[in-house]
Order: sequence, then structure tokens, then C-alpha cells
Amino acid sequence: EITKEQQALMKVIADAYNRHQIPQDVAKKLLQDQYSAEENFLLLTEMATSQVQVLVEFTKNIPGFLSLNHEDQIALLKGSAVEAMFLRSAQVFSKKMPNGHNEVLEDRIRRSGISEEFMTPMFNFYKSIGVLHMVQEEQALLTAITILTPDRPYVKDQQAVERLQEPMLDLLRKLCVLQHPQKPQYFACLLGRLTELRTLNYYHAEMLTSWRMNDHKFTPLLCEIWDVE
Ligand SMILES: CC(C)c1onc(-c2c(Cl)cccc2Cl)c1COc1ccc(-c2ccc3c(C(=O)O)c[nH]c3c2)cc1
Repeated sequence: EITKEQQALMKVIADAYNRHQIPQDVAKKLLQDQYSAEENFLLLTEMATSQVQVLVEFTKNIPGFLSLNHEDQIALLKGSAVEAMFLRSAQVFSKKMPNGHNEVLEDRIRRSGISEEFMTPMFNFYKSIGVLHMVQEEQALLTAITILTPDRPYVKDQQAVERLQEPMLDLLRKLCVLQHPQKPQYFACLLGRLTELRTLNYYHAEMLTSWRMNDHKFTPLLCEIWDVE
């Protein structure tokens, strides 16, 4: 019972998600052989920077986003960047990249100066996403829903964001019923992942602090989106 306009919305979001991905030459860098903590940190910084650029382009394709108040657009991007990158990197792990990126990505993350205490929640999240076997459309919608979270810090017109997020949630609910008829709880499961994502924001803030304590440098784009330096 997906309506015509919901089909159109799904197509726009799924196309934007598939069109905006990290360039292959950047993703391939994960496979080069330097494995020092320094090299890993630099590579991950490059991946994150490229991923933020991809995220901004994807967000601009979300119907209605560009007609939101400009400050609110920035607040939504800043508030959701880490969560969207956890989602994206989780899908890299679960989709079993053809050229073995997932093991390499995991290895580099484990050896990039992140302290043990953040590894457990991070890789638990990756596992919990992996077991869901989300289809591309679900991944795209879940990312759009994460970006359109009304109660991010400094968002002024929360109602305007709710009006954009609601149709996405409605569409995702219907899609889950269609894609996973044998799992009636599937939609609720996905929303549970969004709650888990929020807790990862706190761990990530700690990660940033400890990297900065060890004098790690970020790119201007990451400094801007994460309010560091
Ligand atoms: C500044 C650095 C050190 C950082 O700080 N926190 C995090 C960080 C971490 Cl360590 C975990 C989760 C979220 C964040 Cl922001 C990171 C690294 O972030 C990323 C972001 C995104 C990818 C990523 C995306 C797509 C693909 C891809 C494909 O699409 O084909 C193939 N390989 C991919 C790799 C990797 C690492």
C-alpha cells in the first residue's frame, strides 16, 4: 500500500544515496599497506572528510531540506554527521565489501589511537546493524531520518523538520513490512538502532577529546562540523 508519492520519494532518496558515495580511489586507500597508528588515523581522517562531503550532497537531495531555515540546515548536519557516518561505515562492514574493505577498515579503526572502552560499543553497533541485513532503500531512508532529527541542538523550527521526517518514517515502516514480512518487529528494530546511534555520539565526543590530547590534527571540514579547534 505504498502510494505513488511515496514511491517517488523512495526513488529520490535511494538515487541520492547511491549517487553520493566515497570516490573509489579514496576508499581504496584503506588497502594500502602502511599500518602505523599515525597512518591509520590519517587515512580515517581522509575517509571521514570525504564521507562528510558525500553526506552534505546527499542531504541537499532530501526533498524540502533546502527550504528549511539555513541555520537549521547547518544544525541538522552538524548534529547528525557522526551518526550518519556510523551508519555508513556499519553498512561497509555488513555488506562484506568485495575487496575485503571491512576487515581492513576494522583493523585500521582498532589501531588508530581509539581507546579500548569505545571499541566495544562501536563494534557492538556494527554487529547489530550487520545482523539486520538492511536493503539499500532502508539504509538510505534511515540515513535521511537520522539527518532529519528535529531535536538536535540549536534547531529553531523543530516542527518544520518533523514535517519532513514524518513521511520518511511512514515510508520506512511500510517498506519494512514489505521487505521483511517474516519480521513484524523489524521497523521497531531499526528505530532502536537510531537510539543506539545517539549513545555513540557521546563516545565519539570522548574519542575526539582523547585524539586532540595526543595532538592529532583534523581537516578544516571536520573541525567545522565537530566544532574542534
Ligand atoms: C577523523 C577520523 C579519525 C574519524 O573520527 N571518528 C571517526 C568515526 C569512526 Cl572511527 C567510526 C564511525 C564514525 C566516525 Cl565519524 C573517524 C573515521 O570515520 C570514518 C567515516 C567513514 C568511513 C567510510 C565510509 C564509507 C566507506 C566505503 C564505501 O562507501 O564504499 C568504503 N570504506 C568506507 C569508509 C570510514 C571512517
